[in-house]
Amino acid sequence: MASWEQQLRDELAGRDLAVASVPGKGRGLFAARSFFPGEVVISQEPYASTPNKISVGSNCDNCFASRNLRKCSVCRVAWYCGSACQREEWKLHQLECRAITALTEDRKKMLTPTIRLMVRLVLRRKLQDDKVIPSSGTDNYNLVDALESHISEVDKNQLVLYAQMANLVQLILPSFELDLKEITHTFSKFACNAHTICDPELRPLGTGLYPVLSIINHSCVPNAVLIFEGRTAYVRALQPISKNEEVSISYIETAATTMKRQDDLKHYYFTCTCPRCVKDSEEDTLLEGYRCNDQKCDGFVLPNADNSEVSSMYKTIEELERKLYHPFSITLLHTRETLLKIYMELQDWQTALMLLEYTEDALKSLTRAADILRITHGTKSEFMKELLGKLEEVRAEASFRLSAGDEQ
Ligand SMILES: C[S@@+](CC[C@H](N)C(=O)[O-])C[C@H]1O[C@@H](n2cnc3c(N)ncnc32)[C@H](O)[C@@H]1O
Repeated sequence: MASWEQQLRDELAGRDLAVASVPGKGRGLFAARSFFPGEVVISQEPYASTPNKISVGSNCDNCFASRNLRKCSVCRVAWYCGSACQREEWKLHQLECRAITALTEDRKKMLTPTIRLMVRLVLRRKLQDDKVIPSSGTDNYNLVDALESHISEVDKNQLVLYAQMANLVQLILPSFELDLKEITHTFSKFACNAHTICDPELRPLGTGLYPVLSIINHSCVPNAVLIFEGRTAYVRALQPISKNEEVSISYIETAATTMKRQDDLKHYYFTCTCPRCVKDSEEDTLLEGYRCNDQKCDGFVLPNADNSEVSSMYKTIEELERKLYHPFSITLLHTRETLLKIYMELQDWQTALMLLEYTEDALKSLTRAADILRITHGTKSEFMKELLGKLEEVRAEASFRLSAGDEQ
């Protein structure tokens, strides 16, 4: 019998696609013929998926529809939009339902979407191993096993958390002898491979693991896009993709500066070297820059480049907003906060202090906030001790100002 890799290659060849290694990127998905813009390059059902909201019933577990939902009367966790969806999910849910029903109410609360995704993945693997449900070249556990995990780069605390989550999965599925190391590893795979399932307006509905689509690498100038219909994922060409060209999608919001995009990509453990990331920052200036104050100048100023220029612009905005808004307006508050940060970055303490001119008002608000927090947090926590200390400092500052004012 052909290996799972050969089966994958054969099935992908039938869809005019191929897998190949890309230097510095691991595997990648390639077009074996040209695709035109709008054409579906590949679609896939998830190996495992779960709606984001568990127990509340926001989406059908099977098709992710949000109407006519009824909860499973036994476990009261799964939701379906009708008997057809319930039937389709039954082989998997039957096992899940049994496991959930056996849980205490407290343990049920630990069933977060990520834990549930793992439980469903374990159950699906078992059903395929036992041949209760079919598997294929593009739908089998070996594909999950082959996913990138970056386990050696994962932060120690994160690893401890994954290990605790693996223990929890074992508690939920006591009749399974789970390899906890493998489950820990798979949680790490979720972090860089699972996709957020969105509705057409890009509102997140749930999470799914699509092991073939996960072979597609990222670019900030992608030639394809990932969209969902229900929980079925479709990769559509955004522009003509030629034969032998690598298919790419964006893992992140592309309408952002290079710095922001690189930051968003950090949890995938690579530095993007796409054409947008390597060329100069002209586009970044357009996305986040301010026009120069000098009307004759066509240049832009980046918020973190020359803060003195930016501070004078924010000051103008604040003056206008003070005329337009109520003194307690949240918009005015945000502008003042930004302005304060800029003055502090410039170490212009004098002007920063002038922004905080209403010390007595601040003192009143802080005292009220502390009264509330005393009730919600008690008085013994480090946070409260620090807050009450700060309050004392502000009181001293206010009385010093008052007495200085009296003397003048
Ligand atoms: C969803 S997987 C993509 C498939 C992956 N290359 C593989 O071999 O399974 C995401 C991982 O692929 C790699 N990757 C994706 N896009 C990349 C890029 N543009 N440059 C370098 N590595 C990339 C990173 O290791 C990332 O964590």
